[in-house]
Amino acid sequence: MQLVRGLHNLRPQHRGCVATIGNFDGVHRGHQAILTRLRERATELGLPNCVVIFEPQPREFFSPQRAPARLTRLREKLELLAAQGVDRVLCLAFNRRLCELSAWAFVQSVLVEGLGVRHLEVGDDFRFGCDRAGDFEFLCQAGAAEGFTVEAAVTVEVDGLRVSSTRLRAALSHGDLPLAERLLGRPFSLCGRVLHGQKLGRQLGTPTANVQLKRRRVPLTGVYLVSTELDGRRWPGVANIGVRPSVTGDGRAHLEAHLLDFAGDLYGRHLCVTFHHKLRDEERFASLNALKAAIDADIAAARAYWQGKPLTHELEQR
Ligand SMILES: Cc1cc2nc3c(=O)[nH]c(=O)nc-3n(C[C@H](O)[C@H](O)[C@H](O)COP(=O)(O)O)c2cc1C
Ligand SMILES: Nc1ncnc2c1ncn2[C@@H]1O[C@H](COP(=O)(O)OP(=O)(O)O)[C@@H](O)[C@H]1O
Repeated sequence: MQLVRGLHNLRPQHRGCVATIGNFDGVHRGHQAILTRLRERATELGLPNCVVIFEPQPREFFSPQRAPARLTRLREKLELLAAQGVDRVLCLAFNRRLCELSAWAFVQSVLVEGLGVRHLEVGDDFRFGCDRAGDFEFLCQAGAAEGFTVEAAVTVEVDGLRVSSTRLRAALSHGDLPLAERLLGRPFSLCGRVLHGQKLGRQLGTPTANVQLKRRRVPLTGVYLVSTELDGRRWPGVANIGVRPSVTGDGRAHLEAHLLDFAGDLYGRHLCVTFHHKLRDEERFASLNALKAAIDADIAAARAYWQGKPLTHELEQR
């Protein structure tokens, strides 16, 4: 998959494609349905497919404090899009200049002159351009004038309700990991580099890999049964994500994962933590002993959970 950052990096050879535009945060089953249609239409027309995304996402630009927690950072999003068979991503910086473009100017500069779009696939509620004036009807008219076709992807539903990034965030914040998995078509994961922490984990008898979240706000908090892949093997574990109220810290969210029966150095490695089941909320413990007892109980619960499940089986085969 090719990544093109900014309109100015588009070259004449990038013109002529089948495209879609959106945030694609989470790359959930609704997004996946659009991407499937995109691939199908591109194959029919013998053209590459292209996804246009924005970074930051528009709501992060307009109200950084109030924008919802991201489900996928750019790197995660790009990996998921690549896995969905996307040929090219055009990542546009969402800034004052871009948000002041009229819907018409956006179509002209991005879709017509930049990408030479021949077919556009959009979500059913897609809106764009200054004041979100561009909608499906507008795109159809623009397409008729400029020589591209437009199709609205069908709505994907789970339990009779539309799949959306907002619904996914709600499922995660309520600890409903099974619903999140059904909305995503895979369990939810967060990825990052393993950093040095306060070296308290070892003291508690439970080393925990500190996964870098940067200043990222997180869509879920609490203690979870997790798994992670290392060198082609899945390791079950337990993880805490949140501000760690029992430990004096920086007030920011941390993701810390202890892998069952693993011993080794993870510092500097890129780790993806997959969340399977919520055990409990984070608690403020009065002493480190109380925290240690709670973590030991979480680990016992994790062992009981994985007993007889495929992951344990995989481990037994080592
Ligand atoms: C399974 C698990 C459960 C945890 N639960 C809590 C909790 O309820 N409250 C809390 O303040 N910290 C909790 N923690 C976070 C620990 O405080 C943290 O992992 C420990 O401070 C180690 O930090 P370090 O990696 O910086 O050394 C939990 C950690 C794990 C692995
Ligand atoms: N089973 C394990 N699960 C997680 N990390 C482990 C494990 N065994 C060893 N480690 C290593 O120990 C480190 C965590 O130890 P810890 O005392 O919590 O230090 P820190 O505060 O730097 O995270 C991890 O980053 C990893 O390199």
